[in-house]
Formats: sequence, structure tokens, C-alpha cells
Amino acid sequence: MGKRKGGKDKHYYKREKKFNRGSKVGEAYDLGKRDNELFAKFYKGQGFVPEDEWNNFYETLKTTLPVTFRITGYKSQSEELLKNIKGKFFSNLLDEKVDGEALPPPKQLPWYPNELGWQLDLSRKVVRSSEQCSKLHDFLVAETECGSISRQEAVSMIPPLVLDVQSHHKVLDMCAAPGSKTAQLIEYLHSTAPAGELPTGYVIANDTDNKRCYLMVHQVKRLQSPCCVIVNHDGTFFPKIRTNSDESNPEYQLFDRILCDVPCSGDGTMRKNFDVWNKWHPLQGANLHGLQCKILRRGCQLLAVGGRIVYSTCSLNPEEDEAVIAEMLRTSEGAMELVDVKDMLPGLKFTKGVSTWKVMTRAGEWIESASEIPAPMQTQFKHTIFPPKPEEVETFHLDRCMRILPHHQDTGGFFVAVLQKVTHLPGSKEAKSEATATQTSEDPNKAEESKKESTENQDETATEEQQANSETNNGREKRKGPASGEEPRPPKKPKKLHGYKEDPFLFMEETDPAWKPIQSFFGLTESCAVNQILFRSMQGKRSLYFVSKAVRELTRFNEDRIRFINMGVKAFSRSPSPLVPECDFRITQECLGTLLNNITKRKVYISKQDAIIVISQENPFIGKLSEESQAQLHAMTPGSCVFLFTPSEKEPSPNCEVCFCGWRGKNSVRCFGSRSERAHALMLLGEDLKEINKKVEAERKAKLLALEAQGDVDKELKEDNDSMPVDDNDEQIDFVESDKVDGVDEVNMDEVESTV
Ligand SMILES: C[S@@+](CC[C@H](N)C(=O)[O-])C[C@H]1O[C@@H](n2cnc3c(N)ncnc32)[C@H](O)[C@@H]1O
Repeated sequence: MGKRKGGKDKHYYKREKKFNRGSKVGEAYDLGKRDNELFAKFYKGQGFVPEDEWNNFYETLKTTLPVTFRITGYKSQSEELLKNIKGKFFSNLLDEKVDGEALPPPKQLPWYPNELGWQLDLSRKVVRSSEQCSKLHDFLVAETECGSISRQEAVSMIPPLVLDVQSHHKVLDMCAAPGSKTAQLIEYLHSTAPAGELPTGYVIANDTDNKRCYLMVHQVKRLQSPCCVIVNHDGTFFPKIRTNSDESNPEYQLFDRILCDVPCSGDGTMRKNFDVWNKWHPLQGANLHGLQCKILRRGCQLLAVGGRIVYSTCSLNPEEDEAVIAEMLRTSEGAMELVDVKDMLPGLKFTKGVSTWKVMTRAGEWIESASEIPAPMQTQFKHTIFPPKPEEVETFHLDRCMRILPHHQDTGGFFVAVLQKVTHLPGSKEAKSEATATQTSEDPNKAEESKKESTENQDETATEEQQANSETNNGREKRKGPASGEEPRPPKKPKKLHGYKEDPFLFMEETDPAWKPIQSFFGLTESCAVNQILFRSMQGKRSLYFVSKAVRELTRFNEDRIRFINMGVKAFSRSPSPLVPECDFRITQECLGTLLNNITKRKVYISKQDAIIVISQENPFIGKLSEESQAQLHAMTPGSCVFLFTPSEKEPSPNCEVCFCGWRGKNSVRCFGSRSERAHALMLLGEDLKEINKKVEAERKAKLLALEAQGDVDKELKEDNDSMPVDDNDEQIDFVESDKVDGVDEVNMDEVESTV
């Protein structure tokens, strides 16, 4: 009832129109200007949008996308958050009217597992700019900031889902920035690990664009995973990862899972990137096809036999989609196979991959086959962008690819294909040595030929430029090996990485004088090993980061070969205080998800009410807390601590742990947490930070007014309120001011680094 095709409610377009009109972004691209004749001709000609659906398809592309988000499933709090989204909490957020109409309730994405994917029939612009959505907006921002949800386009959630990542997998995300799919990969890595254990696998998130790598740092930091590293390489020449240090017998990591979410024309993103309407032309696909083939080929080379690689684009163009897959299948000669994964996405509407398509010139003329490319255009079109030959069609099974059309379920356009490596690629060292084993007895000449170096085993120490020079057409790489009979060349010394300016990643030694005090102050268990702790500056250890064992190994053997940009969760932050001579470091909020079970001291178990007080007030006196909390705090020396609410029979709700790092001062306590971390914890505890702030501020003002009226203003109180401690988080925190500030001089705030 009241719903249109594509699942939008009847007021969706009205709201859209209202918010597009007059806004800066909307002005330049109002609905009328979203049109492109060649685009329409090109896609009508492809034929994968049925004629009777064409208008719906084209009109849907002109509308803006709804807001979609995922609850990050590996956090213990996700079930509680889900309860809130399905229940009263969320309906309160939406208890407003836009244009006299109620805001629509959230809808679950049916194909996303465990009810963790959600859609709101509101555009991002409406959510961002309308006052009525401010509560909803605050909720989405805070929960995103602390990693409990990820705002992500619905179709973009598909590739990581069908990659089927398990906690022991070594995963490579080849074109990862800005990192929304990386975040999902990390989440799956953790969610499949045994309870209380860290994954033994890891995720390497790579992007060729150095600046875009830093976009990922923030994205990954939200998820607080010690199992992810961000690196900066050209995916077409992604270096192999060493797993030992023996230069005479180097061993390399082959990946279990690889994501190739390649650069593309992005014509499936027209609903959010409106400039694609103006910029789109028919050569874009052809221009990108070669690069896409090379990235996919390098991915397949780095994949272990039995491993899975997902290729995806946010383009609907077969030249960037099926043509790339077809070329990989062609050159792999049966080593790679397409996998049908539709059962992993129950309820998702999609069209099957196509085996025939059309190629168009810049001017909009059709070219039927490679032999018909006009002479002046020979360089514009690689022959591999044309459809496969009839005999290839039968073996390729391109119908196992999936194309998601925007009008089918109100999404962006998308393409995804899943490939499995069934045996070594032809020409690889492994394939050749297998061939040699069977051929030596049969044909000694052939066996000699196969001794030549393989493409897969190209020189691992060569720079990307050198590797580029060794490349031939069609993504097939060749490099001259020693002539048969020659002595094998000695292993080369690792070359310095050009233009790599990151501070080094330095691992702590057992003997480091900073470590023992931290270990004993927090009572760290042995599984928080010192060799998993790293710092970035020789000058001083301001922040200490924790990485998993697998990441530690990865860095150990590849320091000189890989451009590492970032890794690890910040675990300890230097924060010296005269009150705490025994330890100069405090624990950070960021590491609690990983290290809470490794900390055996300095934990304060508190009730729900106490948790609310500590989180929402600036420096509450210890005397404000319950007797149980007071007793624990009095038995504890001053310094960094962890506050922990755990559900019990007496207090069953929320049914999850809520923990936050804090400080036990002389007479008061405080919470170290960003505004969003506090808002998140309070949401779980059933409170709203803004509402609490408003209430207490009103009470405080009333009290001051009453005192002023009596001419008896407590000057000290005013001064105290003006000299609140300057914390790294202060900019973002609306503290509820307490009666008096205690502990201000206990923490050297200059040394406290951002946990935001
Ligand atoms: C479609 S975006 C990736 C989106 C990302 N997977 C996500 O979900 O957030 C493509 C990325 O490929 C990167 N890229 C382009 N050429 C590349 C190459 N040769 N090697 C690696 N990355 C490349 C671009 O910088 C861009 O960040």
C-alpha cells in the first residue's frame, strides 16, 4: 500500500524534490538535467535491461539513493544495537514529520545476513540537511564514528559477502580506498574467529593512490582491528609477500581471498555522483579495460590454488565487466573458474552476466567485432573488449556473473563475479614444475623449455618501474631468466622503496624499560606479547600500538619490500602524572575490544547508573557512585583504569558488556572517550547524551540563578567550570559539568593524544 516499484513509499519523490530544490548540490544537477543520450543508446543496445523495464531503469537512475548501513557484526554489542534499531529507540529518532509526512521506518535488506543490513527511504541529503532528521543524523554519525555501524551503499556490501572470508584467511584487498569493503572484510575476519581469540589471518588493504590510503586509516581505525595493514602499491605489480628471510630460498605468501574492486567508469553510481551524467561517454569502458585486466590478472597470480577472488565494478558496462572476466578465463586456460554464488544472497534481484554485448565508438557508432575496428581507432580498442567466441561461451559460463540493476531494488548499479583458482596458472613456476615432473620422461626438450622463469615468479625485489618494463601486452608478463645451462643468478639485495616517507614501524624489545611498568600496572597476560607492540618514532614513545601475531610476522619479513602505511590499534598513550610514578602510560578506548581480556588489573565493575554518571559527567566525585564502586576505587591507586558494566540477574539490560577507559583521580573519576563513544555507550545504556546534557545544564543554570538572586554566587564554582581540563576529546564532548573539578592536574593533558 502506498508503495511504488522499487519499494519506495509514495512520499519519497515528494521529499526528494523538496530537498533537491534550492540546495547547492541539487541546483547544479536538478532532476531535469540528469540525462545522457549516448548513455541511453549504449545501454538500450546492450539489451540486458528488458524493453518494458527501460523507463523504470532510466528514471530510477535520476533519483538519489536511499541511506543504507550495516551493523558491524563482530562487536558483542551488535545484538543490542539491532534491538534498538528494530524497537522503540529508532522509532523515537524518526518521530518527526517532513512536509507533513512521517519519516519512513527502516527496512531490512533481505539478502544481508543476520538482519545486519538496513535501508532508510531517505536520501543522504535529506538526512544531513533537514532539521527533522537531526536526531537520526546524530545517531548515524556517532555510531559510524565508533565503528558500530558502517554507512555503505547496499550493492557495495555484496563483494566482501561473497568472498566468504574466514578468520584464518590471508586476505588482499587490491584497490581498497576509501575502505568501505575493507571494513567489511575485517569484520568477517573477526566474526568467524573463535570467541575471545584473535583471527590468525589478516587483511592487507592496498591502494595505488597514496592520499587515498590515508582515507582508509580512519575507516580501519574505527574497527579497532590489530589484524589489518594498509599498504600503497600499484595493484598491477603488487609485490609478493615474503614469509621467510632466507635470501637463497625465499618463500612467498599466496592469498586465500582477494578482492579486486577495480577502478571503473562508475556509471552505476549516477544516483549519488550526479556528474557522471555529464561526463559519461562510450569510450570510458574501453579506456579502463586494460588496467582492469592487469589488476585481475595480478590478483589471480597471487591467489592460492583453492582460493577465491571477487572481481567487482560499480559500472554496468560489459567492456569493464564480462570482457575482463572472459579475458582472465581465456588466458588461465581452465585454471580459473567462475563460481555461482546466488545462494549466498537469498532475495537479491540481479540479472545474469551476458555472453554477447556491443562496443561503441566515441561518436556513438556500433562496432560489431575486432575485425571491424576502423583503422584510425585501432589503438582505442583492445581486441579483448569484444564478446567471446561461440566455443568460448560454453566453457566460460559468464551467466554466473551478477549485474544488479538500480530499479530492481532501489540501489546503485553494480557488477560482481566470483572466481576460484582450481590449479596453477599456465606459465607459472608451479605449473611448469608440475609439467616438468610429467614431461621429463616423455619429452626432454619440452622439460628444458619449462625451466625458464615463470611470470608468477617474477623478481620480487624489482621496483614497480622495473616490473612495468618487463611487461608485454594483454597483461601477460615476461622476464628473461637465465639461459638454460647458465648458473642461476644470485638473489638480489632488497631495493629501497622509492618515495616512501612513512615513519618506521618499530617493534618493542623485551628489554625496553617502558614495557615492564605497563605490563605490571595493568597486569597484562602473556598473550599481549611485547613483540606485538610497536611505535612510530625513534624520538619518543608517545603511543604504543598492538598488532596480531600474523601481522607481526608479515612486517618482520617485508619491511624493505612493502610500503606500509598503517597498522595496529593504539593500545597505550603516554600520559605521565606525579600521582602515578609507577607507569607513564594510560590505556586507550581503541584497544579495549582487543585487549580487555588481557588486562587483569585496574578494572572497575560498575552498575548501569554509575556508568551513566561516569560517562556523562566531567569529573564526578567518587562519592557520587554506588558503595560497591567506591569500595573498588578506594582499593585502587590513582591512574588509568577501565570501567566495565556487565549484565547480571539484577541488571539484565543492556544484555552486553559496556566498557570504557577512564581515570581514577584523587577524589574523582573521569571517562576518556570521544563524544561518539560516549553517545554510543549511553545509547546502549538506554540514555541520550544530548538529553542528559540539556537536563543537567538546565538544573545548573537554575541553581546559579537562585544563588545570584541571593547575591551569593560561588565564584570558585564558576572558575572551576571555566577551567575544565583540556582533553584530546574536548572539542567533541558536551560534558555535563560537575560540582567541582578534581584531577585536572593529575593527567598531563599535553601528552594525551587523540583517541578520536
Ligand atoms: C572503486 S575504487 C575502490 C573502492 C573500495 N574498494 C571501497 O569499497 O571503498 C577503486 C580504487 O582503485 C584505486 N586504483 C586505481 N588504480 C589502481 C591500481 N593500479 N592499483 C591499485 N589500486 C588502484 C583507486 O585509487 C581507487 O581508490
